[in-house]
Formats: sequence, structure tokens, C-alpha cells
Amino acid sequence: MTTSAIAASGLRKTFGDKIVLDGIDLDVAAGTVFSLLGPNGAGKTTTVNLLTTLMKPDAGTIRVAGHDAATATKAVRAAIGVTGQFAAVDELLTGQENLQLMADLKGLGSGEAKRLLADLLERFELTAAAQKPVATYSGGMRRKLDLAMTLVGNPKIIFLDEPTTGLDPRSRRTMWDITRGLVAEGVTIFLTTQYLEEADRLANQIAVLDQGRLVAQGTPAELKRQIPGSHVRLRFAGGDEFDAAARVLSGATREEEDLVLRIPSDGGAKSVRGLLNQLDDNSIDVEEFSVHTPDLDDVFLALTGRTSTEAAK
Ligand SMILES: Nc1ncnc2c1ncn2[C@@H]1O[C@H](COP(=O)(O)OP(=O)(O)OP(=O)(O)O)[C@@H](O)[C@H]1O
Repeated sequence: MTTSAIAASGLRKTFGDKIVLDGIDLDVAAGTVFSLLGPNGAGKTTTVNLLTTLMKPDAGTIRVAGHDAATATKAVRAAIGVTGQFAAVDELLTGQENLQLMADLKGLGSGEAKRLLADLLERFELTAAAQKPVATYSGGMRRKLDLAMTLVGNPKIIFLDEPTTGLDPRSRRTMWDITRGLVAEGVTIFLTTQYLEEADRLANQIAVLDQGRLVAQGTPAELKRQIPGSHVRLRFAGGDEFDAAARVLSGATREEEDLVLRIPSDGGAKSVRGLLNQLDDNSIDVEEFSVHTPDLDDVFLALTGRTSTEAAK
């Protein structure tokens, strides 16, 4: 049985007469990455604020690490780490001093703190810059320090708010590797991102938020299968097989020159097996077989009527 690290039900939040969250349910399995995707103003930050006890919902229940967020606020806060917009990195202090401050706050002994800090600086590639003031750090370095500071408390659930926005590809990959490493250690990650590729690569589950409602939830593959456009592509060695298959398979689109048939399909195991059985039953050999699923940009367009780029404007 999988346990929920975060479970929210019927979350509602309004500001004045603006309904920001209109009854959303979330269930994040422990030790997984859950990604909340949505255009600007969709309510992502509001959701994070509610889940991290920074705000109270108008309606709905939230359990984080098994604690009720409404009544056990302290226990929830002790179990989570939040990086991103709430981070309190002191610009005037060095990276090392910022980390030390966090270790002092958490009450770590000097020996333990020394080892942990050296390890974190090394892991986040900040050892060389450790003695420099944060004011001289690049955006990527700040973000890494921010996450390193969060890890000092050894939280079991981490909220990453757009962790790679504006980072160069190398720093982005480093953040992805660190995230994967944390999950391998059993940490649960709640990730908001504007990069569909990031959610696609990192997340076990994705929820798409649009105008206060979750318009879709599932694994990246499930989301991709939900929308029109996925198909199975079959290539045949000769014209006879090609023609025979085209007669047998309904709805096939012919690409005559390449002897390729494209058959609309959800790409799931059941329908693919059915398709191949049909060919087998008619003794038709296939030279090449592949399933094409649309990427998350297609998913976004299908679900919200906008591309992710349009939505972010
Ligand atoms: N404290 C507040 N008072 C009034 N309105 C608010 C408040 N906080 C958020 N809103 C409004 O709620 C809506 C959702 O905001 P939220 O920050 O949750 O969206 P978001 O998905 O995180 O967007 P972004 O990616 O731009 O941060 C927006 O229209 C915003 O203007």
C-alpha cells in the first residue's frame, strides 16, 4: 500500500469575489515527485501556500505527513521544507554562513553541522564559492544554496517552487539530478514548474491546474494518452502487406511512399495488443512498429485551450 505524503480534498480559496481554487483534490504518494502545472494566475502558489500552512483554505481538508494542516500546523511545518519564493537567503552573508545559520536554527551540534555543511556544499557544487557573499552568486547558485539550506532540516517533504526558472541547461540538469537523488532517498517532492519538459522528466504524477480547477491528473504517459493525436505507426516491407493491413485496420491513414499506416490509438497496452492480434489473425507481417504519443505541450493545449507559452503570458 502506498501512503500519502500529501492529501488534500475539496480545497477552496477565494480572494474577495475572485475564486482562485474551486474545490481541488490532490493525493501525493510518499517518495514520489508530484508536479503542479498551470499558467500564470492559475492558483499554483495559492495551492503551495495552503499545503505549507502559510494560508488557510476557505473550505477543504489537508493532511501533510499524516498531520491535519488545520490543527497540527507545527507538526506539518516540522515535516516540510519549502524552497523558492519564501526562501530567506541573506545576501550579505557567504554561502557557508547562510548554511551555518540554518544549522544553528535547527540546533545541530558543531561536529554534525561541519560534516553536513561540507557535504551539502560539495553536493551542490558550491564548495569553491562557499566563502563568497551570496550577493555575488548567479541565479543558479542562489537556487542551489536555497535548496541546500532547506535540506539542513532533513525534511521528508519538499516543496520546490519553479526550481529551474531562468537557469542555464547545465544548472537545470544539476537540479534535476539533485531532485532525483532526494527521491531515491525517500523524500517526497511537490514541484511547481512552467517547464512541461521538467514535469515530464521528473514527475511520477502531474496535475494540470487551470482557472481554479484541476483539468487533468495522471502520469505523464497517461496525460499524453488522454488527448487526440496519439497513434500507432506501422511500416510494412512490401505493398501487398501494406494494402492488406489497410483493408483490415479501420481508420488507418496511408503514407503510400513509405508503406506506413498510421492508426489512431490511445497507445495503451490493450488497444495495441488488439491491433497486433488483428494483423496476426490475418497473417500480415509488420516490418516496424512504434507508438507515438504527443508531448505535454499538446496535452496543455488540449486541456486548457492554450499552449503553455500563451498561458504564461
Ligand atoms: N493575497 C491575495 N489577494 C488577492 N488576490 C490574490 C492573492 N494571492 C493571489 N491572488 C490572485 O489569485 C490568483 C492565483 O494566484 P497564484 O499566485 O496562486 O497563481 P499561480 O498559478 O501561482 O501564478 P504564477 O505562476 O503567476 O505565480 C491570481 O489571480 C492572483 O492575482
